[in-house]
Amino acid sequence: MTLSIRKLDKSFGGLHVTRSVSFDLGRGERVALIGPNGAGKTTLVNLISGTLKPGGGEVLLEGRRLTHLSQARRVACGLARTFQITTLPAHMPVLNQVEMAIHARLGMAHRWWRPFSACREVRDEAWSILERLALEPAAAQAPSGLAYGEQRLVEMALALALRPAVLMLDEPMAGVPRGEGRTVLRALEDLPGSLSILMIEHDMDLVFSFAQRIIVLAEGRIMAEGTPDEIRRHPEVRAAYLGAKS
Ligand SMILES: Nc1ncnc2c1ncn2[C@@H]1O[C@H](COP(=O)(O)OP(=O)(O)OP(=O)(O)O)[C@@H](O)[C@H]1O
Repeated sequence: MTLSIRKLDKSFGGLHVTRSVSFDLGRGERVALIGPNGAGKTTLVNLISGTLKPGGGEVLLEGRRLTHLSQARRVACGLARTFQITTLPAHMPVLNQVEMAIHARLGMAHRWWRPFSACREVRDEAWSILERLALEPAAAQAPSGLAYGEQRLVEMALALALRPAVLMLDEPMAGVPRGEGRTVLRALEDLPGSLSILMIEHDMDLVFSFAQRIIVLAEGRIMAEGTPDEIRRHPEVRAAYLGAKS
């Protein structure tokens, strides 16, 4: 397994938000994490990425224990994420932001050691990431001038620049207007096949078309786990969450 979550637990004061959550994510697997508001989805991703410290449990990547590592060290190990809310520097051109992320991955030494060839390599890599996400027309623009759907794609570009083994996407469709949804979906479908993806999303059309496996979280616990068909038919999930959407 690429990513293994073992009995993760988290409380905020008296509020028990994550209750002994365990699951695995295989190489190249697409998994969606769904559940009602307040179910603990973002908290779980924060525990996996290292934004929050768990009360108990373990996070392993390729068998390596990450639980004690900082968020930055986890990124260096291959665990990247995007956020629910756009957090991009508003005024720096998109191409430069992607280049900066690549430099960060390579480390500053790379920059000083071979400044010219390294910069060309970095620029080429940045362009290839923008091409993959059909963002070349936005390369010279700052995120503040882009449509919201494109801003979400820039966040994905920055995450891809870190060459992760696992990418966690926190609501990639949040705030994206209907007309731009297809662009984001196409970009998600075009992500490298070897990349393992854990996606939190409320848009059930996206979840059921994108995910190979769905994990349903309710009150901090895994209520159900299965293929999209299994989840669609699951009586408790239908009653508690999917309702008429199924
Ligand atoms: N830092 C915090 N301090 C105290 N309570 C928190 C904190 N972060 C989250 N919570 C609480 O934990 C619970 C789970 O929140 P979380 O954001 O993980 O849910 P979610 O499933 O991601 O919800 P949504 O779908 O609305 O984003 C909520 O009751 C929330 O108020």
